[in-house]
Amino acid sequence: MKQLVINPGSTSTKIAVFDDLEMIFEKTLRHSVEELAPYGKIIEEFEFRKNIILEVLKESGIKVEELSGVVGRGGLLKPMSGGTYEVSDSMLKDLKEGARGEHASNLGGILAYEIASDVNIPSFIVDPVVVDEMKPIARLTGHPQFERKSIFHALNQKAVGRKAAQQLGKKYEETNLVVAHLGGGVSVGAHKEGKVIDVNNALDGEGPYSPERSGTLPVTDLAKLAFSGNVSLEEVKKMIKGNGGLTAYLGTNNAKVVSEMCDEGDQNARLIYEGMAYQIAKDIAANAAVLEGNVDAIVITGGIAYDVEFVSWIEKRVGFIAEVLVFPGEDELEALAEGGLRVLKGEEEAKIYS
Ligand SMILES: Nc1ncnc2c1ncn2[C@@H]1O[C@H](COP(=O)(O)OP(=O)(O)OP(=O)(O)O)[C@@H](O)[C@H]1O
Ligand SMILES: CCCC(=O)O
Repeated sequence: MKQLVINPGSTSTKIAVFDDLEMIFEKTLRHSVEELAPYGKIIEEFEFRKNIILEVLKESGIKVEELSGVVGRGGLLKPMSGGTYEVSDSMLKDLKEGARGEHASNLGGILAYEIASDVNIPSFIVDPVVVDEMKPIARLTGHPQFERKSIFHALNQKAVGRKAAQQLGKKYEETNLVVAHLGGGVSVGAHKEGKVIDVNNALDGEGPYSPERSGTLPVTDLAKLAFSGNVSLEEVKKMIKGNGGLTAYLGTNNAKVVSEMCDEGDQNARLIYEGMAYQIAKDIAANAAVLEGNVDAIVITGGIAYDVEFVSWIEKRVGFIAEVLVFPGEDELEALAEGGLRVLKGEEEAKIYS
C-alpha cells in the first residue's frame, strides 16, 4: 500500500512516499525567506506548498492516483490522545482558523486532505503536537487561572518510545520511559505504559531552554519586563519562542556551531551549552519522580542527540536513574507512515476528532 506523507516545518516541507513501510521516495522541499515573504500567516502558504508537492511528485513519476492514503503531521488542535486521526471537516476548520495558534504543522492535515480528496482516498494525521495524556495532577500550575498544557514532539517521542521498548524486549504499552527530544525546541516527557502522563509545554516557555526557546523564565521578572513599556507583546513572545535560549545567549540556533565554539575554547559558549544539558538533566530527573522511580530507560533523541559530548553531560547527571538509550535525529516520516498504515491495514481504527 502506497502512502504519501507530509511533514511541514517553518522553512521546509518534508515529503516521502512509502510502499508499506519501505520508503521509496523522499525529498525535503526548502522554502526560502523570499518565497515565503508574500504570505502573512502560515495558513496562507497552503496553495504554494501544495503546488510544489504535486510538481515534485509529477517530476519524479509518482502518480497520486496510485496512493492508498495521505498522512500529514497534525497541528495545534484541541488536546487529544495519541494515535491516528482521519482528517474531518471539524479538524480542517480548526486547522484553517488556527484558533489554538500558528504552527507549520497546521498545514499537514490540510495538505493531506486536499491532495487525498482530489483522488478520493483517505487522509490522516498522526500524534500531533497537542497529544494530551496528562494526569489531572500534572495540569496544576499553582494558580487556578492557569493550567499546564501538553504541547510537545509527540510524533517523534512516541516513535522512539516504541523503538526503545522494542530494544528492551518489551511492548511500549508495558514500558516506563523518560524521553527527551532535543531539537530546535526541547521536550521531556514521562511515558507510563504508552501514555505521556507529564511533559513540558515545549512551545510556550516551559521546561529547559533550547536552541531557540527560552524555556521557563523567572515569572515576576518577566511580568515586570512586559509592563515596562519598553517591549511589545510580540517582542516578549519572540524572546520566549524564536529568539530565546542559545539564540539569545550566543546569537545562533545551531547547536553544532555552539559545539564548535566550545571546541575552540570559548568558555562562555561552553557554560551556556552545558547549562542547557544541565536543565535537561534536571527535567529528566523530575520525570523520573513522576514515574515514581520505575524507569526502564531514559531515551535521548532529536538533532542534538548526535552530539556525543552533549549527551555525556546529560548522562553523567541522570545515569544513576536508568540506562540511557540514544536515538539521534528524528523518525517523523516513518512514524507518520506507520500510523497511516496501521489504519489502512485495519490493525487500528482511525480516531475521530471532535
Ligand atoms: N552533530 C551535531 N552536533 C550538535 N548539534 C547538532 C548536530 N546535528 C544536528 N544538531 C542540532 O540539532 C538541532 C536541530 O534538531 P532537529 O532537526 O531535531 O530540530 P528541528 O526539527 O529543527 O526542530 P524540532 O525538533 O524542535 O521540531 C540544531 O540546533 C542542530 O544544530
Ligand atoms: C513543540 C512542538 C514542536 C515544535 O518544536 O515546534
